[in-house]
Amino acid sequence: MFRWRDAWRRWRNQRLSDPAFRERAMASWWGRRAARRSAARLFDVVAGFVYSQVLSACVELDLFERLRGGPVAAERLAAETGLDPAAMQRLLGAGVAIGLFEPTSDGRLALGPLGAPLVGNAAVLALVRHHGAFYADLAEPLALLRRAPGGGRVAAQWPYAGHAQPQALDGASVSAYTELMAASQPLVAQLLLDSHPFERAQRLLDVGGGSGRFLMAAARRAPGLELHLFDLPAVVARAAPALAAAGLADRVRLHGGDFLRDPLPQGMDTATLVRVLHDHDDPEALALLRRVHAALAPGGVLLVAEPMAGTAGAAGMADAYLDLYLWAMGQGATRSAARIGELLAAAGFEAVRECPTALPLQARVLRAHKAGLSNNRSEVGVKTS
Ligand SMILES: CC(C)=CCC/C(C)=C/CC/C(C)=C/C=C/C(C)=C/C=C/C=C(C)/C=C/C=C(C)/C=C/C=C(C)/C=C/CC(C)(C)O
Ligand SMILES: C[S@@+](CC[C@H](N)C(=O)[O-])C[C@H]1O[C@@H](n2cnc3c(N)ncnc32)[C@H](O)[C@@H]1O
Repeated sequence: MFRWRDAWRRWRNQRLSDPAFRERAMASWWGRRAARRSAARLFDVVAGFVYSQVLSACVELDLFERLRGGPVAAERLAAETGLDPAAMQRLLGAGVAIGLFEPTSDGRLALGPLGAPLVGNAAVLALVRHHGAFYADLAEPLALLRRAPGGGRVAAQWPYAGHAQPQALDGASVSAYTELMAASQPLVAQLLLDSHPFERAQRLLDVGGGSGRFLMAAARRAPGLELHLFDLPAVVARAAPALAAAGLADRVRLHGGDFLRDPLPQGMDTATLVRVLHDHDDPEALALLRRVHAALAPGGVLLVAEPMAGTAGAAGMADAYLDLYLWAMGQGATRSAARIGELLAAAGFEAVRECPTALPLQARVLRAHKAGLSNNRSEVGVKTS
């Protein structure tokens, strides 16, 4: 079958990859305009690592917090952080160029349009701080890709990946990733809670729910909801004091174990998998979905929330960043909504729908039902395929 898109791509690539065409194009005003745009986009790809490291240095020096109250002179920032004034000027100049800062009319530094949203944004700041491990693994990208997935610094941060007995992990092994997930959970919790009417549910099980941050947010949203947390024993042990501090010790029941082998609490009308499914290769992901299906009451609903491949306008997140991240971690992959839908159907779920979220880059949500009667069924949402 003749496909216009393929024909257009062939024609375009023949021209763009021809140095003589590029030279001729630069002679016309429209060609120069297209070349400038294309060069700028390509340069951002070339220099992406530099931009990330500029951001990382600014986060380490706490520059966004330091500018929260208003513009500050570069010399003062240098004195406060102990950085040489010339080095600080270099860093701030780079930050201005990528939108983190802006110079004021009197020559001081203010937050820029991309720096201002980082103020008080503990979630993104924690993820940026954690990037050292990922970028260390990516310093030699072909070495990373040529060896079997995992084996580097990212993998060391996620000890359950590739572990034969993850339920035996101790507190020290799970603390760093559990803290990171807790700090970044607000990015996702709000999106999920806004995408589905949790206040209509009665018993909610968060599978792989970390230290319970999502359940804390769900408890605030739906005061009548009974809450259950399932995670590895060492993770659940970390959840207990956090839940007690939030006044939820009596409301959240804790279940420690391996969700691929140990019994899940039965009879829930709602279950959630938040940033969990993409951690696992297909056989384990399918086994997990089957186990959640078996644990749900008839008519129960499962919500899968994570970044998904093929997200329009946000392909960089799931398809470039997170998929490579999971390779470095040693298992799992990002999947499209359609592929997750196939796994859900293979696990016995029906009526799979996407519930739109405000920031699909951060998380999309798929809702799926177990057959049977329930008052939990809602027709909100759109089909995934
Ligand atoms: C006032 C004027 C002039 C105009 C106003 C215009 C206006 C209304 C603007 C909007 C302002 C606004 C609301 C800004 C919002 C900005 C937001 C929401 C920014 C969000 C950024 C999110 C980022 C950068 C997210 C990054 C996420 C990362 C890096 C995630 C990493 C995840 C990892 C490593 C997960 C690991 C878990 C594993 C192992 C995969 O399971
Ligand atoms: C990426 S974290 C997501 C945590 C949380 N849902 C969130 O979004 O913040 C994945 C979680 O799955 C848990 N997990 C991984 N493998 C597990 C297993 N076999 N059994 C139980 N929990 C597991 C981890 O301990 C971790 O808390």
